[in-house]
Amino acid sequence: MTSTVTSPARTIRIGSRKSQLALIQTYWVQEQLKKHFPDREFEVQTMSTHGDKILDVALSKIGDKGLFTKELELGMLRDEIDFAVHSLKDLPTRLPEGLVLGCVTERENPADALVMHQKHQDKQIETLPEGSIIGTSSLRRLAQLRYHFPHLSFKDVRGNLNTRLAKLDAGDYDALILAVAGLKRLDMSDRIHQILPPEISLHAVGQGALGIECREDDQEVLELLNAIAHPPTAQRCYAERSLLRELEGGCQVPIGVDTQLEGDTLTLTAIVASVDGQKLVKDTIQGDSSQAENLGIELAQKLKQQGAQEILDEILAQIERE
Ligand SMILES: NCc1[nH]cc(CCC(=O)O)c1CC(=O)O
Repeated sequence: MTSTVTSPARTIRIGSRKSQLALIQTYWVQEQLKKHFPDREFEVQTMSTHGDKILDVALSKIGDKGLFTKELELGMLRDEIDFAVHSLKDLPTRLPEGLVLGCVTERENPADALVMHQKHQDKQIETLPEGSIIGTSSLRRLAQLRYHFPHLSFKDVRGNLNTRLAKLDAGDYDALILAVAGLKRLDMSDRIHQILPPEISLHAVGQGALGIECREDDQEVLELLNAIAHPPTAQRCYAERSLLRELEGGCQVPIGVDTQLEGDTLTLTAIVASVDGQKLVKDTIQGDSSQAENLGIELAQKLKQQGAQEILDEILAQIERE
């Protein structure tokens, strides 16, 4: 008699940053996979990333490309972990050779939120007094808010969410701008004072979605990830990421987006703004969602023709002078 020997299925090793938000997101992914594949083992391995270690430097000065992902990517290439869970907006648009965006999960509300100091509870961003200090470390938020509210002041803020909120409560800022998604996932929805509408702030590319990165040739992991993918979110995010890839040319630039998917029709709106809040170029494109990436590229080209190229060149020149 011949016996069939089946080797036990391998344990899937999930890589994560150590921050509270990263862990919540990673455990959520682990939970979803366990539900779909109750017979499989999924374990979490944490790593600190460069971006977690340098909390004293303004992100806009160093550029944030790959800052939160590099260590995890090395872990995958060295076969120490099988995939990594990222906030999609922290994942660079170009991935290292051998790695791919294996899946995009369903998006939380992608908007930005205003978190107000107690003393301004009766106000909105439109009614904050002149000189009020808004905490943000994002050039995108800074540029758009300066454009709409030139009477407000802006100050960099770093650290994890709890640190930032403590600085706000201590009176270092009148308000902070933070992602709705992060606050919700950390169970701090009660701190959301006002959700900024797209007319005031277009969100970051990929904001509110999780992106899972894995080895390109790992069919088994790709199949597992497929079970927790959310295709409508993915299509929106592919369009957003392709727009950003076409616009960025190697520097951190203030780009905001908004996408809507109705049936098969994808609508992508984007702005490119100058950091001083003086210039803002905005346009929209609509097409079939199967053409998501092409729509992103096309809109990027339209924006460049309308002045975005000058804004990008200026930012590059500025960075070279520093
Ligand atoms: N830039 C940091 C960052 N990366 C991901 C989130 C949470 C929101 C998300 O998942 O898009 C945040 C915080 C913020 O922007 O307020």
